[in-house]
Amino acid sequence: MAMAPHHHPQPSCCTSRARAPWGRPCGKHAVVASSCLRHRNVHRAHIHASGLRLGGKETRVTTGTLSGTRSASSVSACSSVSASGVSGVFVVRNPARIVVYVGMSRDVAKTFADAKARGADTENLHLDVVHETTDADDMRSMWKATLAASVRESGALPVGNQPEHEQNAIWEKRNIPRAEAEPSPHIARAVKELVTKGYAIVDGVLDDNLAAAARQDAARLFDAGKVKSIESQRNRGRKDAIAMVSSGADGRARPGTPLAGVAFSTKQLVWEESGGGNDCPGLAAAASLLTSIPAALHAAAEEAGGVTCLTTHRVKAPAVLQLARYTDGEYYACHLDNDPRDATAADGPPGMRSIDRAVTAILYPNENPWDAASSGGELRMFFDEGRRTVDVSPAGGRLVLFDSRTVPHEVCASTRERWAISAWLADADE
Ligand SMILES: O=C(O)CCC(=O)C(=O)O
Ligand SMILES: [Fe+2]
Repeated sequence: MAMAPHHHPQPSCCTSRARAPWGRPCGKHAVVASSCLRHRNVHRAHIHASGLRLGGKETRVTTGTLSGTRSASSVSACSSVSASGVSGVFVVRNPARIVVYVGMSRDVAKTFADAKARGADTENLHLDVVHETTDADDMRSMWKATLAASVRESGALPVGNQPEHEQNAIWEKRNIPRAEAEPSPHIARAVKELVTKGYAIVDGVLDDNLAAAARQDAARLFDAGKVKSIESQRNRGRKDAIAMVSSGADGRARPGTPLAGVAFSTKQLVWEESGGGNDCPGLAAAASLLTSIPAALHAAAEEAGGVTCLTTHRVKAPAVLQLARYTDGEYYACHLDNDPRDATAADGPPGMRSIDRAVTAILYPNENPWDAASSGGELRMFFDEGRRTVDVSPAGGRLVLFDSRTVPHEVCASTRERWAISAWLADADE
């Protein structure tokens, strides 16, 4: 097929390489794993603080590298005045001037307003913005330095940064899907591959029967006019038709987006618009496989002794999946699923925005095998700034995972009906 002119976006935070854990629990010292701008809670999942205690000692961040320090008399004052619109690293102190939390945010005031709205007791806390920047790498390294300095000074982690500290945590563990069952061996293998290679291709995740069932469900949605080409998307280089459907990840059947009006729980799919009764067991099975991936990611992190941008407990299953259909030479030009430079990337509610996407997971309910030589339709992923490509044919039952932030990809023109069920595992403040 004619290749669209490739634009290879630079990673904005994570790299496409799997990350080695930044630190391992040693039993004595706090360690911090790698993190990135949108993952400021990552450290809470893997700082190892066993045997350490925050004494009543005053903790001050006094490193010479901190710049632009400014204080606010209180969180609420800060929300309205000093830190309004500030992006960067901040320190929260209690009235005794003890550092209780070190964080980073694109909008410090909003972070605090949100924490407050969720009932966090922010009233008596003091907030210092210790480093103002919008640069993700800069923010990350400054956050690490600030946290490390605070640990050096106090001999312990700031209390709010301690993973087990429930009571005082401003950013309590939210959106942490708990594994209810062991992930399937296929999913466990896919996750391991993702963590080590930056992408994963695993076959047989849907067996032939389930793939056929999901395909039939998809075809039924299409026949009912639920799978549509979106004009604004066509103009952005994608020619396929899509339906958004609920994944059931929130435990309820509910409408997806207005694009479809279709919903299913992990057990059942009902058409909200038609009053129910149209079960889609194939799609529901695909959905429950896709929504089981975050728990497998978290488990993989624990096994590796550290947490990465992809395996943080903040990564969770989306409430909505995308069902896409390509035919008659339709394609999707090269893009990043999470491209912060995209003007619409921050649109939508938290968890549903493109900027929240951490891992792209795609299941293909097509026939198996898929003859790419005659039908096209490969998913083409670009690595090493486009110097290396990996082509994946959308064979029935196949699961593909990749880093939504760092792997540009395209769908080559497909001359045959080609289905894809996509889940963007999200990492968002909600
Ligand atoms: O269907 C595929 O293989 C990938 C689709 C895709 O890139 C997308 O929907 O963002
Ligand atoms: Fe994509």
